Amino acid sequence: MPPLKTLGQFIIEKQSDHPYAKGELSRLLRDIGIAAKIVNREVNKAGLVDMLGQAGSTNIQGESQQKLDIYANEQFIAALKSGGECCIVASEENEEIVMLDTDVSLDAKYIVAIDPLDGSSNIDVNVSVGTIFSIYRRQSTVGRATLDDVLQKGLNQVAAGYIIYGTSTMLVYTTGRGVNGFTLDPSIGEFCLSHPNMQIPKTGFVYSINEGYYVHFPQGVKSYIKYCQVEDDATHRPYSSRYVGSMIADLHRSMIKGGIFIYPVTAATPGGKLRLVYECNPMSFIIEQAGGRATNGKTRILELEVNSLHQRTPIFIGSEQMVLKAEEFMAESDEDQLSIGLVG
Ligand SMILES: O=P(O)(O)OC[C@H]1O[C@](O)(COP(=O)(O)O)[C@@H](O)[C@@H]1O
Ligand SMILES: [Mg+2]
Ligand SMILES: [Mg+2]
Repeated sequence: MPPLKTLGQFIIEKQSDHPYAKGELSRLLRDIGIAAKIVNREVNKAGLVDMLGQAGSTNIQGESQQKLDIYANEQFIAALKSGGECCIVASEENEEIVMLDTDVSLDAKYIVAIDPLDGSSNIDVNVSVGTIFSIYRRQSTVGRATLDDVLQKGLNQVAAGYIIYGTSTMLVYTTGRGVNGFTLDPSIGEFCLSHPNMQIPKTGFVYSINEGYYVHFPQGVKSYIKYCQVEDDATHRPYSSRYVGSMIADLHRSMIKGGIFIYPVTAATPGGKLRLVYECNPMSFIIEQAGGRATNGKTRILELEVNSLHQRTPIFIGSEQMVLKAEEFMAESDEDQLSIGLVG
């Protein structure tokens, strides 16, 4: 058994990959690791510390906020503020950007976009939830960073990652040089390297979509689901269907086993449900870095223009060959091209 390598050791070791690194990004990743451990502690005993249920408030998306949404949001913002390497936090739970205005933060050059608690509908039923983060370097050089520094294309991310609070707690991240996964060892309170150089299989036999909304799906998606369900031994179909309802968990499974996750436009979510800045861009960066593919049915998620903080997009993400297949079905119908704003 190779000696355990902690997240902190790994980050420092990898710092030399970035010739101009001064340690700021390393410290920022460290701060995120610290907040993840604090949130993990509360998630693991949520029922004992009054962390289940609704907080009684609603976020900009019109969703009722869970107590853990609020708690996780506060913990990540506090850790980023005290760490001093981040000047702005863009969070699912805050309508506007959060300026971290401590003396040190003002000069900080990094922006963090975050979904503090992903899979909120699963908190009370003890199903895996997570945290998603995305890191950008501010573009503006004078004065305070602004919203424009946040609304950058996903291609500009310098790092992205997620924490999954599941059967074990893992932190998975990329800085654009591959993807590595770390498992929290509660006995030493450290994330330790457990999944070096993660690669998503080029294809898989599991599709993941909320089929409860089938009647509201674009024709291309309906046709792809039918394709997945056809009997064909040569291509291992019918595929199996899995849907946890936490994007994190459905994508982590795809990372390990192969598969595709789709959240398309529906009648209820004409622009898609999932948010570009703090859900789709970071997960797409990670999946692409692991050898997968992520599009809105046609265009790479990372190339999409970002016009607003809580902008939504349809997403087709996972094993490359499966996403390409789904895109074929989307390309077959103009109606679908319209739905993803590509014609008309
Ligand atoms: O219940 P639905 O409509 O299938 O939506 C599930 C999706 O919504 C989400 O819960 C949205 O994320 P939040 O929980 O962070 O709001 C995703 O994790 C998940 O994939
Ligand atoms: Mg989410
Ligand atoms: Mg959330």
